Amino acid sequence: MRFLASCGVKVNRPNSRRYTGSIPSLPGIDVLFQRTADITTKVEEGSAEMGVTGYDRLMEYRHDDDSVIPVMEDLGFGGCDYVLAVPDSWLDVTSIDDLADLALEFHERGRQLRIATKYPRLLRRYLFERGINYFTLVPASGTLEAAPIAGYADLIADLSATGTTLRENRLKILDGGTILTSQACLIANPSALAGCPADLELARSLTEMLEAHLRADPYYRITANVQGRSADDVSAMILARPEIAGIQGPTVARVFSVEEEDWYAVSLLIRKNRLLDAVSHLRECGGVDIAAAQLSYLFKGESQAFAGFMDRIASLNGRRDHHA
Ligand SMILES: Nc1ncnc2c1ncn2[C@@H]1O[C@H](COP(=O)(O)OP(=O)(O)OP(=O)(O)O)[C@@H](O)[C@H]1O
Ligand SMILES: O=P(O)(O)OC[C@H]1O[C@H](OP(=O)(O)OP(=O)(O)O)[C@H](O)[C@@H]1O
Repeated sequence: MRFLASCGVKVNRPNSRRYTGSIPSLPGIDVLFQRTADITTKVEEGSAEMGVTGYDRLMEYRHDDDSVIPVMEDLGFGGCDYVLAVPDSWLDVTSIDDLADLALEFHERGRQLRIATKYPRLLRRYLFERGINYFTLVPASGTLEAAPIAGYADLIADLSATGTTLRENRLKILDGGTILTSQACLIANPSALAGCPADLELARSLTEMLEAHLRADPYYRITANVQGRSADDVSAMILARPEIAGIQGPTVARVFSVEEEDWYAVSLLIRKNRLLDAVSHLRECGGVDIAAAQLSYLFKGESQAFAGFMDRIASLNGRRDHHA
């Protein structure tokens, strides 16, 4: 909700018990509040055309690669890794290769390694790809970190962000044991949207707002007044340090001052981590009134995310026509 509001698409929800809402700046969009675990399926079956959920949930729950696809994979929040973790006390097991050996050892002794997880599909595929074939998955939906202590599994595959929960439960991540890196993503059902131009237009607007906001985030717009003989002179001074001269070079415009001096307004977009470098450079160029402002949006010629989504729809239609 905070992320959408920061993108200028604030969601109105009458109260926390109401499971529907609206976006006043994009009339025509109905918002459905669902559990993160259910969102992929809701979008896949078409009860919602788009959704926001963790990439982990998308990859685990979708039934095929075409029915629900990510439009934007990195919304910049909800970052976590899906990892394999074993008890700290397993001193000889530190990597995924050690785990492969252990699985074999267990098997030879007539036992199976038990792994508790909420994402069996992702985990099974990951283990098979690494030649680990002997294991039993123990399905669990929460507080997995307690499984080895409680005794219902030998190790776990679960989400970790700061690593605190694993540490507190005396577990360690295996080297090479990151199964998936995830963050919140925007997903959509291509066939549901392809059939309705009005919905597709709303999907485009929503994607544009999110994408342009995320694209703007790493930058400040800096403005300053610089004295000089001509606009060319001023821009040459600024461009002497190309790495802090803006993403496309500075915009330089004459200031019509009452003092009849030759002042120019300079405006540039710079990466946030170069702010003080850019300020020093502008000062060296004689800049005054140096101001930096947070950008809300940065639009390109077209939304790359939406163009990618449309390409995907086109290739699905192509395949469908081919089969017909
Ligand atoms: N510690 C974390 N830090 C950041 N993001 C996380 C973290 N844990 C999980 N996530 C992301 O948030 C999503 C939802 O988290 P989680 O699986 O804990 O569900 P939940 O909050 O318990 O929701 P519910 O039980 O209501 O379905 C995950 O699928 C993952 O993408
Ligand atoms: O690495 P950390 O920062 O400690 O985060 C990891 C924990 O966060 C998630 O749980 P969440 O808080 O969402 O609770 P839940 O899964 O029990 O609902 C995840 O399932 C881990 O238990």
